[in-house]
Amino acid sequence: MTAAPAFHWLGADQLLPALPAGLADWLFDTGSLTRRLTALSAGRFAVTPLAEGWQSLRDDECAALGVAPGSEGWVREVYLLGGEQPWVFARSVAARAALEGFAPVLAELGRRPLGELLFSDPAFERGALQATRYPPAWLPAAVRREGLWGRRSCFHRENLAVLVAEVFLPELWQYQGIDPDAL
Ligand SMILES: C=C(O[C@@H]1C=C(C(=O)O)C=C[C@H]1O)C(=O)O
Repeated sequence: MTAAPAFHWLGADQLLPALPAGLADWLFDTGSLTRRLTALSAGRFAVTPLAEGWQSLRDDECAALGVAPGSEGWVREVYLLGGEQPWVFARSVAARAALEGFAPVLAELGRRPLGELLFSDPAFERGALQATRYPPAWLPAAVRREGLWGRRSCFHRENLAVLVAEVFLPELWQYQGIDPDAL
């Protein structure tokens, strides 16, 4: 288990005054990221699954899900691509205790976006978005670098909670003509 680096997930009220508008617009957009990336890429959107399965969840994930540290859960890590370029690294987790019957649904997703599930079922409610500069140790080696902005939120349906974290990669900013080092 990687030791938790000194970082904090912060809410819009704590971050918005200091963020460049272009960044805040992405970090705290409450709509479907899948739909937004599909539009931005003119339909050239895809999901590349990286890892899926049962793992021990990180301390910050356990705290957000309200389960004991070291609890096991279902983990899905993917790249969201625009025009064949990885634009977002996403890690979605759900605690085993709450996954009765839902784990097989997650396991069957494959290259279908999780968002299609979460935004098509009105029973899912999205909690508050938080953001942070994402600890590089928690990124896949291929995209690991300091200072990448990430966000997370929890989708709730009855006793199920799915914590979705999304890290915006430099290629997404560059595609929009934004210097990633200026964020
Ligand atoms: C929650 C959404 O689903 C997206 C799709 C994901 C996946 O397929 O694993 C993960 C994170 C999200 O960016 C969304 O579209 O907003």
